[in-house]
Amino acid sequence: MHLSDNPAAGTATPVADWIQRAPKAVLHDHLDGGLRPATIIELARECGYTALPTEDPAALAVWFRDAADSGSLERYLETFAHTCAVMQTREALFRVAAECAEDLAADGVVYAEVRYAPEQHLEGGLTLDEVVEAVNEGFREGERRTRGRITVGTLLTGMRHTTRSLEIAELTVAHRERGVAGFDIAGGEIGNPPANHLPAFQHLKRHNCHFTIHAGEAVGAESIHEAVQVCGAERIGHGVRITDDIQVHDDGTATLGHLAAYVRDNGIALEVCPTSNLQTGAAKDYASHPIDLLRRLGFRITLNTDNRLVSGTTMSREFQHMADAFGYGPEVFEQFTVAAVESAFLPLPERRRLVDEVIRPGYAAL
Ligand SMILES: O=c1[nH]cnc2c1ncn2[C@H]1C[C@H](O)[C@@H](CO)O1
Ligand SMILES: [Zn+2]
Repeated sequence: MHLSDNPAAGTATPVADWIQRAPKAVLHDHLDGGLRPATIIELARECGYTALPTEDPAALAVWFRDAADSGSLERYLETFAHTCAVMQTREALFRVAAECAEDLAADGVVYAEVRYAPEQHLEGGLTLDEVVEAVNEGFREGERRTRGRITVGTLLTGMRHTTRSLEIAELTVAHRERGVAGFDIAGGEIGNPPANHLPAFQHLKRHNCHFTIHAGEAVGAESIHEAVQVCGAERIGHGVRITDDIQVHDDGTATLGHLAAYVRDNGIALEVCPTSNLQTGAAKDYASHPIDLLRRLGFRITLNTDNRLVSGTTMSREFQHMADAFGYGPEVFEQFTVAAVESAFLPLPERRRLVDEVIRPGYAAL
């Protein structure tokens, strides 16, 4: 199903007031997948980028969502050429990061881990360190503008089709005390298994650094197995194809294979992004999305946006889609949000403080 054919999907979704007000935590949100359309157009003018499909902000928003709504992860990823093209200077990165924090905070997000691939922002002559510094300064500015309503950490992403992941892992370790919370690998999953990047993961392990891996999105359970058991991922980006290792019987009961049981029993968080999954073909529609099966089986589920612009979504819209599909009320979203904070790449006392002083009271007040 194409999202654009579905009036309940994407930007048209009306969001319930309590969902808008609920405190949220997002662990899987790409900086280069969430720019404001008007900002892309302004930055393109400033840097002389002429390949945008339109210069009308509303039409550009629709273009991204429709172009990414292809049933293929590879085609979904092609749209990022336009956003990365305008994110090549210190000023542009600063602005995009500051606006990202503002937009997430306006949606009720109190804690965010936002990821991007530093190697994709070097065309204007910045070094990897300068890219990281510009983004971090932008986020500090965004936190100031929102008067501390949101805390943002970053994850540095290595691209799975390139060979720079060890360098990006080293960059992560170098900036870990200054705004960088961890590492990730992303990009086309088919033909690019996570174990290709083993030196990066070993470097992170050696330095006791956190990392997550996109796995089980376009490739099945074997990709998740490699991410968890060979590479040592603490969380899984998407991970929805863990269902390949779960047998659901006619009476509704289920039998878990050894991998699914390991992921569930060890509380390895799944960073679930339903709308993105519909666009890339990882799930057919909201109603049959595996999130509900996985939740009922006791997996540690977190709900995320993936790419707010490219998927035409927000945290509130993802909540609303799940409320519409499965009848979820505040107690389920509180569970997802607590799971997200508890799986955050933050020191334990900070996670506890966020849960006890922000998330629990926020839900109690709804
Ligand atoms: O869901 C995704 N799967 C794999 N790669 C992704 C996804 N969303 C974004 N990316 C890629 C495109 C971006 O340019 C890159 C860094 O944020 O990560
Ligand atoms: Zn992603």
